[in-house]
Amino acid sequence: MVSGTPRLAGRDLRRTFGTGEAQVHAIVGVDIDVNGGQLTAVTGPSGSGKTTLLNLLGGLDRPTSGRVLLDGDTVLSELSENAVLATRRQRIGYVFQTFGLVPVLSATENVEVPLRLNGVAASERAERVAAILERVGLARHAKQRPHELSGGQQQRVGVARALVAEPDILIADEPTGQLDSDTAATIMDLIVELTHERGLASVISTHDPLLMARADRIVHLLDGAVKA
Ligand SMILES: Nc1ncnc2c1ncn2[C@@H]1O[C@H](COP(=O)(O)OP(=O)(O)OP(=O)(O)O)[C@@H](O)[C@H]1O
Repeated sequence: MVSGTPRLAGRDLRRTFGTGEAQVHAIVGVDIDVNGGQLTAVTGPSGSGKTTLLNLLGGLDRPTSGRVLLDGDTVLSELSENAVLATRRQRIGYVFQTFGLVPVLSATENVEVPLRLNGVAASERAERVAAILERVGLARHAKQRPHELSGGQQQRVGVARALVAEPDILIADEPTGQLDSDTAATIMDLIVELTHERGLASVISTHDPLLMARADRIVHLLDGAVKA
């Protein structure tokens, strides 16, 4: 990768849903750069296209036109399904608003899932899961299931799961949307710290002005376009 090239970028991204009168132009020509070691916050009113944009950048959806670039040269949005899946497993961690934890699994077992998918051996899995749970402050809660944890603790499990396979890109759609404001601030601080510590190219969406102020860059969306 040429230095100065954004690790993740969108170029003239457009995403249209539906056809005819039901057509919705959710994203209408967005350019965005996300650099390693930086947290970019995507903000905007409800329906402005934040989730749609994050799904495009994270390879969870494909643009109607335009491109998603990795390292300036790999066109994520034009790779085969299998290649997208492999790239997601190796390079991208996801954090969800509703945590997305498996209720019958302990914190440890939830965090272990991506390593199992990547075929990491049991002893190495145990080591890596313990280390990341320690880093997010949950070492003492490793055996607990989601319903035995607070919302903030559940989201810490979510962050640990997103990062255990050592991705270099983090996508977090409203990661604090279900949390009270103090807990939201601590989760946001954790995401900021990990972004800087691990050199992640991180993109989060948020409605909260206090949280967006902690980001390195802010992108305001309005009606699917970047507002100057
Ligand atoms: N699968 C879909 N089919 C049809 N329309 C969709 C689909 N996904 C999103 N949309 C529409 O695209 C627009 C942008 O939606 P999106 O969820 O990206 O906005 P958002 O900014 O994330 O909103 P919120 O803050 O409420 O989560 C909305 O008008 C939405 O109804």
